[in-house]
Amino acid sequence: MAEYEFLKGHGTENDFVLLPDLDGTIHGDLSPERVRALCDRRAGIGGDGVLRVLRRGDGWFMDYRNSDGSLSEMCGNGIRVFARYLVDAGLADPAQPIPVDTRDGRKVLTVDGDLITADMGTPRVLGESKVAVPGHTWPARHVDMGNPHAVAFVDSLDDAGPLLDPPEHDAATYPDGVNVEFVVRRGERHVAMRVHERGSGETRSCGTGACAVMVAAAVADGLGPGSAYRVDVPGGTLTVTWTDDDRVLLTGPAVIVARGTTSL
Ligand SMILES: N[C@H](CCC[C@H](N)C(=O)O)C(=O)O
Repeated sequence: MAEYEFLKGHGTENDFVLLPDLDGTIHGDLSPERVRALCDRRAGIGGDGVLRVLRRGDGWFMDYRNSDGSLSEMCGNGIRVFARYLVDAGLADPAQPIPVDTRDGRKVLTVDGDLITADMGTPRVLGESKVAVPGHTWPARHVDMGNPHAVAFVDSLDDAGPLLDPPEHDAATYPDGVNVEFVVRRGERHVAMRVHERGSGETRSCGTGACAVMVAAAVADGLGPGSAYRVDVPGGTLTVTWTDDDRVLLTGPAVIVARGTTSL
């Protein structure tokens, strides 16, 4: 296997292997096996997922894969790292909005120094089901951010336990699996969360999950569009804004920590 370029980056410690493949001739079908090998934290580079950078028309396509090799529609932390790469590589002007196509349609990124804001589009606030870990069951609000989320409000984040396995959830509600967030209140319009991600396990942060958490908290608080929350994650802090015209903006850091070559 030939050597090829990779970069390593993270957004609030949700970390990714980024693969420039602008004309799509390097990585072919990018098999689940290769994604797992790249994300392996011992035998590989290590990451919660892979961000493959493809040109699409006059713009870009973010080909996101979870660390188990599965596909997802969107990745809120990953798309900020994706935009940081484009700017650092001179492929995008940080003074202009950066459109990026995803499996959940086009998102627009804006860069403000160390912080990048992703317009995540309109949230879908759906029904309630239940999630469970050994010894605990909670009601969970179903919020769709292009990918599925189950948001459970808990007394303590420790109640979620070690989160070594996917929390039990309603397969009929989530036929393709689900990202499960556990949330505690920290103050007015300020929450903290843990997450067990579909396809990656517990991560230090989840951007789409932070958006789902904010929307669920705002609804529970009798708020809605026109509000903003601080969302603390184990890997840092994100700001989520629900705009008056019913879009969710996710603001946070995005850091490239390394670049190199690999033959994985
Ligand atoms: N595991 C998620 C995709 C990555 C989401 C997360 N890393 C984010 O920042 O949004 C899923 O299968 O829907």
